[in-house]
Amino acid sequence: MPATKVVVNIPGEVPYDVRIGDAVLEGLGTSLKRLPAVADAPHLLILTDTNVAPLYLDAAKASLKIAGFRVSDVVVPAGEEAKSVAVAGEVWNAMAALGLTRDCAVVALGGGVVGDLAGFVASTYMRGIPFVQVPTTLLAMVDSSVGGKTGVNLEAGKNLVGTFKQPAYVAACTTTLATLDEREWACGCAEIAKAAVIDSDEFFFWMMDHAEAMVARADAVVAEAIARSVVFKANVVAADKTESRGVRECLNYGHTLGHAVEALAGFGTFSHGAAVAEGMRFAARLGADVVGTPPELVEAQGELLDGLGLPSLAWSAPAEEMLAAMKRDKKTRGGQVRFVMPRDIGAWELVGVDDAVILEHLRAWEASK
Ligand SMILES: NC(=O)c1ccc[n+]([C@@H]2O[C@H](COP(=O)([O-])OP(=O)(O)OC[C@H]3O[C@@H](n4cnc5c(N)ncnc54)[C@H](O)[C@@H]3O)[C@@H](O)[C@H]2O)c1
Ligand SMILES: O=C(O)C(=O)C[C@@H](O)[C@H](O)[C@H](O)COP(=O)(O)O
Ligand SMILES: [Zn+2]
Repeated sequence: MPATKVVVNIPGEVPYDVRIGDAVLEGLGTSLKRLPAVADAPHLLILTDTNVAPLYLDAAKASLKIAGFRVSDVVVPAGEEAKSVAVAGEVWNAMAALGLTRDCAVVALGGGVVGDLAGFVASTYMRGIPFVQVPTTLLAMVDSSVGGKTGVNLEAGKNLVGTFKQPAYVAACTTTLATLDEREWACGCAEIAKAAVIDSDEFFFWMMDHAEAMVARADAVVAEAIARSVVFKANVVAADKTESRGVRECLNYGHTLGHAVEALAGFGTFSHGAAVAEGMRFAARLGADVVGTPPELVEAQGELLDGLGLPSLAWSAPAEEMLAAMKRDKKTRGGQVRFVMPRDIGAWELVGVDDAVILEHLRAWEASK
């Protein structure tokens, strides 16, 4: 299948390409040699994890070396726990030990964990060096590799320390998806479903019609779902790079409860996408009370998530603990938790909700488990 290119054009930033296709990894070195920010880098550092390294590190290195780059690698433990201040510290030290200077660059080879961590260390090492995203999970291809949110978790919550730093290039090689297991496949589908609900009837009903094909990983449907999600995200980020104009928060649909689930269940217990899907169900039910979310939407979204292999979680935590965890969310203002809620497919609001209303919904949520 021919590769698709989406250009991410954010005011004040150098535009960058997201290349999506099945031979993109082989062409990585050639692509970087055409990229002014990276072409002359004397040394590239590939950051990857212990699951991805045995699968794709050799191919990535080979492509970069053939193109003439000097390449080193750092392999971090696979899983959400690597998105930590401690691991970031180890990577900074490794970068210094390798003698990386400001003209060097970081290549993130992996899922959203590696991408967020690599972006964070690249944006802070020597006050910032370029980085490239080579996403290898569906989630990373459709969401985390684009838009420049980087960061690490604290015990208190997800992504509580981070930066905005756009990658210089995103190479989404769809062949790498062949080795993803079902949990991680469904995880990526959740962020696609999120994008579809927020974007439009057109995207949402396309997803409804293609949910089975997504689960079956039909090549053409997968490629289209990735491209649609990237185009959606690129447009949102172009309108509001730093989440300060009341636009980018839409990408946080499902994340208020989702992040609390991830933190309280223990990072990595549930995939990010499974937690976000749970959060989308919760936010839509809350929305029915607060912003008049139509019951048909709540139901259709539930059907889509079920169809994508994202059933409601058989897990809960006490309502008060969930509320306390949600209060640590970045969207909290003046002590009030805010939720992205769909007023309809393609129409959303970010609304502060009183604790009493949240607790009532959390108790119903807890009782449903
Ligand atoms: N920056 C953003 O805009 C943004 C957006 C969405 C999510 N995120 C973050 O991304 C993270 C989740 O990313 P994720 O779901 O990719 O998780 P992940 O990076 O932990 O990857 C999931 C698992 O799949 C493995 N893996 C990766 N690629 C593989 C492949 N091709 N074949 C087999 N195994 C592979 C990994 O080793 C890991 O065990 C969370 O920390 C979330 O907060 C960030
Ligand atoms: O890119 C964004 O903006 C997002 O919010 C995308 C989310 O899917 C992603 O999980 C992001 O990491 C959440 O960031 P946070 O700053 O709300 O923690
Ligand atoms: Zn997310």
